[in-house]
Formats: sequence, structure tokens, C-alpha cells
Amino acid sequence: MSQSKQLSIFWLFRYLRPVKGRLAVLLVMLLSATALQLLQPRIIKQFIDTAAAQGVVSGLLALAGLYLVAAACNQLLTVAVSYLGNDVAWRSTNRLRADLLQHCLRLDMRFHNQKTPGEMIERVDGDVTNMSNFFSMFIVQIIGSFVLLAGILGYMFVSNWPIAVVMLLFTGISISAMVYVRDLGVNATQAERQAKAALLGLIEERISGIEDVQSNGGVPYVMNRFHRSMRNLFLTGRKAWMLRVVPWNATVVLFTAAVTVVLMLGVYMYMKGQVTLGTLFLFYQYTQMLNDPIEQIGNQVQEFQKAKSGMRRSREILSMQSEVMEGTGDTLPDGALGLQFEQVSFGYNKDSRVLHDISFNLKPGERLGLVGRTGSGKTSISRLLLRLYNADSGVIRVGGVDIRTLRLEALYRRVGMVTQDVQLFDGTLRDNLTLFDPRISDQDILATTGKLGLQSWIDELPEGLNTHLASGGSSLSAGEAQLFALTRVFLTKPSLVILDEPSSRLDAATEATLQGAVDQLLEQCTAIVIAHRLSTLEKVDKIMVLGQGRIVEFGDREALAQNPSTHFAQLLRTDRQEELA
Ligand SMILES: Nc1ncnc2c1ncn2[C@@H]1O[C@H](COP(=O)(O)OP(=O)(O)OP(=O)(O)O)[C@@H](O)[C@H]1O
Repeated sequence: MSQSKQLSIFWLFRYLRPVKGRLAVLLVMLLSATALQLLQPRIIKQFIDTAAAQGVVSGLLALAGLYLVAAACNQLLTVAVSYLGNDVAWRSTNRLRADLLQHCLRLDMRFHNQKTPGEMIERVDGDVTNMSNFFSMFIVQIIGSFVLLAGILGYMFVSNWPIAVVMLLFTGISISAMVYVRDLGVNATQAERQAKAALLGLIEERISGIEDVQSNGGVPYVMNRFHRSMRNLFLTGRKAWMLRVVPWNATVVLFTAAVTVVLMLGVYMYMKGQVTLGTLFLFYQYTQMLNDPIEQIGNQVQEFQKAKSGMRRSREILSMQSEVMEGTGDTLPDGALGLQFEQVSFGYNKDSRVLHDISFNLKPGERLGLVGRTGSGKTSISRLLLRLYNADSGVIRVGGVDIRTLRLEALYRRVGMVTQDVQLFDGTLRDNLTLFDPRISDQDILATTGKLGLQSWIDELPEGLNTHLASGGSSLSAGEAQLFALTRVFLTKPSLVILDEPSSRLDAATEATLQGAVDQLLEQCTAIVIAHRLSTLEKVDKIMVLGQGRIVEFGDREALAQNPSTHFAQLLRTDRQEELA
């Protein structure tokens, strides 16, 4: 752990490598600005001394002009530094954001089950934003500040060593104090980020469940949790801030002392005639300027703490390995794909098994109806097949190929699933149906939607396939969303498809239209149909009855239905009675 903490800042340099040219330009500009900063007080010194000695007006005017030019150039450089600094920060942090998001999207569902979307936003964006100053300004500001310090102190040593010694002492003590306490705020800042992530997670969760919250009168409860979370953020944030500003506060006291001593020494020397009025002004001005680089170093130390805590959290995510490792295989047989489960067992947690020793075989083109009570493990079977989780033991083969040996993309190209929850994305209807795949033509879309009975619905939309849909699914009824999900999967022309309760939210008439279309679409593929209502299963070839994660029954639908002693026949009888009642 300690080693990883030490390595961590160097790890960030990989994101700076692609912008090193820009960083170099940034540094040159900052050094030029520093040179101008050093020059300006010397022009004023010259001006004061010339004026005090009753010098010629043209000389004074020239000095004033020179000062104006230096000040204007300094200002322009400051603007350019700020622009380029932001540019570098965005370029490098965007790379890190992309790496984090891509990594998170590849992590398995066990990871995602533990994280709320709000927390993920904070980790992919908030933590990285915290590091942006580090990327753009840390190195250049630290170098720039030290150069400015060296310039001031170097000049002072040449022109007046007693004052230079006071300045050097002040600088040395200030910087040592800052280095000594530099890590003080890192852990506290990390806790602050965690509290922020928890708050965002809470808001996101409650807003996405707004219907339930409102209809169950849960608003006061939500507000209570919200206030508690805010309080936690406030307390951790205050602690982190206080620990971060300690280094800065330490220098303020030292600075006041240094200015006083330099002024006293300077006035004394002026009275003795050892220095001119202009030089006294220069001493004062340089002492004042000394504060800028030290304050800048202090700020950078604070930013460094923030960056370090963000970086630890980002590294933590990036070092997480998905339990689902991709294989390298790319090829599956053409046409409908057979499916075998061989002694597959699985549990979401180590202590409890959800599926026990599941073995069955589906030939290419066969349709399996999966029935069982709530919680019997039907959805879990489909999740294993789609590699959202790894089975604890056993093998799953698609088209005779162990799915662990396949690239995930190769698997998803051929295996599709329609779930009960349809996620809509911010985009047009076309984007949502094709999932942003430009290779799927409008003709394909309209042919599939036509078959599924969605055509009239699309025709009624003001802009047809170009209609913009809001994310989250609020613009569709539950039944429409289900039809939508079917279209989405069938557009990918899957060779094996899992339909999880495909018609649970449709009225009888729509269901009838849909059933015909699904039958047509299923002609080219193998299918698993998960259903509570047995009427959905009239067209399947095989039936599997699951009970508490075990196969209770597996066989031909007709044979099981004809034999009155089977579980399936019993379920059919109960179903009919319920329908009659
Ligand atoms: N993400 C999860 N984490 C932990 N346990 C889970 C998770 N998802 C499901 N389970 C548990 O696994 C068991 C099987 O769930 P599964 O969703 O496979 O059942 P199901 O037969 O599909 O149920 P339903 O008919 O209600 O959809 C249940 O006991 C459930 O509580």
C-alpha cells in the first residue's frame, strides 16, 4: 500500500506525456512572465532614483513607457498561460476520464451492484476534476515559483546581502513548513470526496425512484437522509479544508514578520545613506513579491493534496479487475446457436447459492420455456449466459464453444436479451433502436417495427425515426417500452435470444399481434423464453421448471403437458383455474 502511495503521483505523468509539447510552451510563457515581473520593480526603482536626482523628463517618460510595455506583455502572458493551462488540463483529464469510464463499463456486475450511479459520476468526473489543476499547473507553477524566488534572492544577494539573508530565511522556513505538512490533508480530502460521492448517490437514487418516493409519502424520509448526508459532507469538507490551509496560514505569519524586518533594515540603511530611495522601494517591492511564489507553492501543495486523494481513488478503480475475463475466440457457427449448460452452479455471494448444478441442452433453433416461482433463478441463468457474472463452477457452451473462451463482443454480436426494464438513452428514436449503430439501415428498422406492430406508433410521431427521446424511458408507456426492447434486440439479428417476460405489460390485443411477430422473428434463432404466464409458452419446444435454483423438470413441452403427474401439467391446471376465476 505504502509503495503504491509513493508511486501514485508518477503514475499520473502518463497522462501528461501526450501534452508535453504544450506543457513546455506553458513553462516558457510562465518563465517569460516571471522575468517581466522581476523587471517591473527595477524600472520603478530607476524611475524613482532618476526623479529624485532631478533627471531629464525624456528619460522618465522612456522609463514609464517601458514599464507600460512590460506590464501589458505580462498581462497578455498571464491570459495565455491561463488559456493553455486549461487546455492542457482538459486534454489530460479527459483521457483519464475516458480510461476510468471504459474500465468501469468493463467491470462485472458485482462491482456495479455495490455502486450507485451518483457515486460513479463522482468517481469518473469529480475526482478527475480535482486533479485538473495538478495536470495543468502543478509542474509549471512550481518551477515558475522557484525561478521567481531564485531571481529575487539572487538579485538581493548581489545588491544587499543582509536583506537577502532575511528573505532567504523567510523563504526557507516557509517552504520547509509547507513540505513538512504537505500530506496533512490528503486523507481528509479523500474522506470528503467519499462523502460527496455518497451524497450524489443518494440524490440520484431518490430522484430515479421519484414516483415511489412521492406516492408513498417518502419525501420527509428522503429529506432526513439528505440532511444527514449533507451534514457529513460539511463536516468532512470543513476538516479537509482546515487541514489543507494549515501550510498557507503558517506562511502568512512568517511573511508579516519578514516584511517588518526588511522595512526596518531598509529604512535604517536609507537613513544612513547606504541605499537610495529607489533601492528602498525595490527591497520593499521584492519582499512583497516574495509572497507570491510562496503563496503559489502553498496553493499548489493544497492542489497536490486534492490531486493525490483523487488519484488514489481513481487508481483504486483502475486496479480493480473484472471477474469476467474476456477470451480471444471470435468464431461461432453460422445460423441458430445450440446451448449447453453443464453442471453450472452460481451464487451472487460466496455464502449463498442461487443456482445448483444446472445442466441442459438446447439444439439450434429450439425454444425453451423457463418457468419457476419468483426468485427461483430464471433471470440468473440468463445473466450467466450473457457473462454479466461468472459461474462458480460448470461450463456454458454456445454453438459448442465455451463462452469463457470468446471475446465478449463476439458473444454479444450473436446472443441478445430482452429484459423487462428498458433503458432509453438521450437521442433519436433511431439511435435508441439501433443503439447508435450506424450500420443498421432505416429499412431494416422499419421492417422489424412493422412486424412487431410498432409501425402505427412510429407514424404518429412528429418526426418518425428522427424523434428525440428523453433518457430514462419516461416518454414511452411500459408496454411500448417492451415492444421497443424487442425491436432493439431483433435488429441485431441474434442467433440465440433470451426473452425475459416479453409480454408481461401488454394488453391482450397487443400481445396477440406481438406473439405472431415474435414467432416469425424467432424462426431464425434459438430462444429461451422466461415467463410467469404460461400462455406465453404455447409455441416453445422444451420446458424447464426451476425451483430454488435447481432443475425440477426438463423435457418436451407436449410430453410434460400431457403427463398429469408433471409439475408443468400442474402449473397449467392452476393457471387455467386462475384464468377462469
Ligand atoms: N444482484 C443480486 N445480488 C444478490 N442476490 C440476487 C441478485 N439478483 C438476484 N438475486 C437473488 O438470486 C435469487 C434468484 O433471482 P433471479 O432474479 O434469478 O430469480 P427469478 O426466477 O428470475 O425471479 P423473478 O421471477 O422474480 O424475476 C433470488 O433469491 C434473488 O434474491
